[in-house]
Amino acid sequence: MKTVKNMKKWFTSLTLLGFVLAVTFNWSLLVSSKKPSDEEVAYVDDKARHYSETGQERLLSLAPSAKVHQDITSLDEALLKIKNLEQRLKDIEFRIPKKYPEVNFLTFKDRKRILVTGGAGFVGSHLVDRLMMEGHEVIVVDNFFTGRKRNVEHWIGHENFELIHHDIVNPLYIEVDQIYHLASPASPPHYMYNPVKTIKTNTVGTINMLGLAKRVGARVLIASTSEVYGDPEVHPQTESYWGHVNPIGPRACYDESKRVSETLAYSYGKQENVAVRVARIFNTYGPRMHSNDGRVVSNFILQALTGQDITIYGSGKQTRSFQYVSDLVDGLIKLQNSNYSMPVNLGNPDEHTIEEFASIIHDMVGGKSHIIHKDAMEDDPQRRKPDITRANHVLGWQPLVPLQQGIKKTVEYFRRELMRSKHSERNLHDPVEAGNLRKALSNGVLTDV
Ligand SMILES: O=C(O)[C@H]1O[C@H](OP(=O)(O)OP(=O)(O)OC[C@H]2O[C@@H](n3ccc(=O)[nH]c3=O)[C@H](O)[C@@H]2O)[C@H](O)[C@@H](O)[C@@H]1O
Repeated sequence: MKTVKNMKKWFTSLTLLGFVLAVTFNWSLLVSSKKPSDEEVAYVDDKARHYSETGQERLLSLAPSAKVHQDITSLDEALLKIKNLEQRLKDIEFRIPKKYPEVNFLTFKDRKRILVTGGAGFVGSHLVDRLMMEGHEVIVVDNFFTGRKRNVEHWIGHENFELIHHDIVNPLYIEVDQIYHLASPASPPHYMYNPVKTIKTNTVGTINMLGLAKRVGARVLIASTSEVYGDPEVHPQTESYWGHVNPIGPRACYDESKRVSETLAYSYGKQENVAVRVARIFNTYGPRMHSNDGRVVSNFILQALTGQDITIYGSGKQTRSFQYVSDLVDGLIKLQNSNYSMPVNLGNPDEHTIEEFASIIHDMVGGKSHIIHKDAMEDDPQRRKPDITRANHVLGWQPLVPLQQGIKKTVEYFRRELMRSKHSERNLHDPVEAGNLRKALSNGVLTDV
């Protein structure tokens, strides 16, 4: 009985609702077909223009639909409502948790706390990506002289990540298991811009990092450079070569301070039992190089992309061997986790003259740039090519990315950089590369990512 009564009630309610809907629908049809007066149209257009002029262009597009309003003050109300809704949307967006690339999960036993000095820089940020994806806790320390927050911003807020704005010329007291000491300007115009600071970073900064490693029992990898060989008289350069460096030349602030950095590492190793690794890094390129970097790869690509002259310093007969950044990162991680403590060259032995390199970039980018010659740089090394027998033997490492492939990715990066007009168009972590990395990790090998 009760059920029948309920059904009746429902039936009556539904009939009423249908009636109300029908009336509303017809009424709205009537209203929408009513042509607004010229005055109303003028008023609404005027309002919309006003809001547009005050920076709310979207409102101008509201004008045609707003013409149907009977009550002209309701436009103001609608605009207010839209504004409030927009604010609410912003609030909600703010509360949505940030999305991060999916990182590997490591148990407490395997997860390491890793400090990367210069981790917001070009090489550092790629290393940070790899270590984060592997599932480690990563602490980046950077003074942002050449590093940029945007290089690591896709990790900010992640539970495994910490960014510290700090200059390692001052001591740092934290707890870590491993240190990658990469902090230093590496491009000749950058390190020559402030030679004293460059020397302090590579000497006092290195002492601070080795002191930290000693205090907490961490292993430390020092990023040294092919520049310790100076303008080499041995070709290709093996790790046993002592180098040919001008101690008072314009490059000395970098070359000599990196040599001291190596000396410090082995002194701390011998005297204080600090576990040290030394990577001698050869010319490296790839996405996230600074547009003002001033080194040959970014200069040539940017010049070609913007139709400016491609500037060869000197004859162009000097040589360099370029490695893609993912190969370097692979080598750094392998070296850090190896049992080998003597210096190891990390570079791609594929050697080119700078003249050849200019043509490669010119052909790949196209455009109207001319290749021109400018004065040679003082003390510019004339030949450089790594002998990587040691890296191959002790780490099983060799570069995998061919020049054409790496340059193509770098050109694409700089092309995007040139088109960037807003802060929001950032060089976020590449999801395709993240996918490749995950695949490589699950196969137990690190390949080109
Ligand atoms: O890229 C790197 O990894 C290395 O770069 C520099 O060494 P350098 O080889 O002199 O770097 P570049 O400034 O890229 O110069 C390479 C060659 O290209 C020439 N160059 C550079 C820029 C340019 O616009 N035009 C040009 O012909 C230079 O004179 C030089 O012969 C740093 O000093 C190294 O520490 C660092 O490891």
